[in-house]
Amino acid sequence: MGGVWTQPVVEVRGVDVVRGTAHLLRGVDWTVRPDERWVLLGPNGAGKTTLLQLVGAQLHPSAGEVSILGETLGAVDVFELRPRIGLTSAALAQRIDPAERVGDVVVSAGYAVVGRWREHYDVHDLTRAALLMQQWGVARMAHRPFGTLSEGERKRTQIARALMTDPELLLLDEPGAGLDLGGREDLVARLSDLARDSYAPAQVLVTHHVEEIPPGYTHGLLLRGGEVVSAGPIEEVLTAPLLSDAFGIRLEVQRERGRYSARRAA
Ligand SMILES: Nc1ncnc2c1ncn2[C@@H]1O[C@H](COP(=O)(O)OP(=O)(O)OP(=O)(O)O)[C@@H](O)[C@H]1O
Repeated sequence: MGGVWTQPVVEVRGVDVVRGTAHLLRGVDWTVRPDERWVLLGPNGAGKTTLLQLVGAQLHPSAGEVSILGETLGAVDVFELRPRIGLTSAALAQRIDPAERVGDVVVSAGYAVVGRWREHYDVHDLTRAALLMQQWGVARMAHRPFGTLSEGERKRTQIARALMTDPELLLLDEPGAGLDLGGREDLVARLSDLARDSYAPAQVLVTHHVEEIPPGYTHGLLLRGGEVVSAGPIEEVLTAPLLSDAFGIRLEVQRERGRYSARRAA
């Protein structure tokens, strides 16, 4: 797996993020390589979104160093870096105009920031957008306003948009949130295909639920109170003792055909 880029995609060294007296992240070390697919897990308030924002070049560390795609935060123009990173999150989704057509939501990513409007797109971009909408099951609704889509369709549209710029790093903040069972299973299957695609970018997915981890994800990072509980190959990290530690509750964990489930230990 992996493309021409063999250096780490992300390097986080000794990072703190501090707001007032609160440590959102403390002493975080983390390396992501191009062929890796990471799941970030942890309870509410653990710092998952903060860590994702750091590696999405949306936030600077208070201390320590963050390198993304070979560039160090603080020494690079983030506006040049951001198009190389695909990001989906509820916060970004809220910034999409509900009246904008799905096809435009996807293709406009190629023309930079959210909401930037353009009358004409290149044929190459339109072809790529059509292909991505096909892959993510939203081609049928290309002409519909984004606001009329179901939550699952919106999530898939956002992922197609995030992939539009052919990013080297894809960051997915809780893509399964708010989906019904069918929607979740459909998304997990599509994300699993993407995880196993050797031409796909490095991927980082934030979730609260081990059931949402797509088969093919290779690594896990557990956060609790802004600190890393464990990070490494997924089968070494998603164990009952480590998950229990991260969530502060005694858990049983099962893995069957690449899917995880967890519940309170008897
Ligand atoms: N500006 C701020 N000042 C103080 N505390 C903050 C600030 N921003 C975020 N926090 C706190 O930092 C902690 C980490 O937040 P973050 O959103 O990264 O957690 P999370 O793991 O993504 O949580 P969730 O699972 O609930 O989305 C939370 O306790 C949050 O309340």
